[in-house]
Amino acid sequence: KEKVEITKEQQALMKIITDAYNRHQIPQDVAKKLLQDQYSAEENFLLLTEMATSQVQVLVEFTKNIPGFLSLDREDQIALLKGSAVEAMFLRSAQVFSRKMPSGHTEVLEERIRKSGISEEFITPMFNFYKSIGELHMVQEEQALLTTVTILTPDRPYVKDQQAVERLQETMLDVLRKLCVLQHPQEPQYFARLLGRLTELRTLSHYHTEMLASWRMNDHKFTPLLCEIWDV
Ligand SMILES: O=C1N(Cc2ccc(-c3nnn[nH]3)cc2)c2ccc(Br)cc2C12CCN(S(=O)(=O)c1cccs1)CC2
Repeated sequence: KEKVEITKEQQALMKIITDAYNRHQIPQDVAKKLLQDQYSAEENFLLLTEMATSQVQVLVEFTKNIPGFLSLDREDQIALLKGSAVEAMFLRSAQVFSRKMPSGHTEVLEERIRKSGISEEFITPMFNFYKSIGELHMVQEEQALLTTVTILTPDRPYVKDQQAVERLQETMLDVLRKLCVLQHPQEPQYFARLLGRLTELRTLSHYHTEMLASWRMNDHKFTPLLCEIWDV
């Protein structure tokens, strides 16, 4: 049984990423608005749009703190952000959503999302995803590293220097793998389960693209930032 040990450098890397992940959160007043009184479907959708916009801003700030990211080719940085924005947003949303919310908050938020014009065929996989994330009981370092691994996916559209991204991603995967072994010694397949969630994220991202088309049809408005990053 090989002794798994996180090196000093890996410890430092994990701290930088986890601190950045915790520092960049969406303003709670935005998320709180969702919990307030009953809104119409349009108002709910507008609130989710406002929150998604804030999530993208938080994602950009977090990504700048990933060691090595700013040394990548600038166009590749943009390609990675655009390619991972939806997945990173759903991952963070699921992580926040599955955290112990004050009792009743999750139900209220679920209700708000159901009543925002999002079709049931998308709601189901979305809710299944955040429940499956909740069951993993990830520690914050695992959450931050899993988001980082998602952002550093080499095969996003228009990435030119895939090798450079692959090297960065492998660095993060190595730390995440060791952390999983140390945090969940009774579950040798825990790391594989985490990576399995990334596959589920890609499916959600495809659903999201389809939903965008139907929202466009029903003339839903998005913010300039979301139009830019979601190519709507
Ligand atoms: O809004 C969501 N929520 C509620 C939510 C999200 C984040 C925080 C939060 N608080 N603090 N930090 N984060 C709180 C509640 C949530 C929860 C789980 C999953 Br899986 C996913 C979601 C979405 C993500 C965005 N979409 S979206 O389809 O992209 C869309 C955009 C515009 C209109 S619809 C809707 C579902």
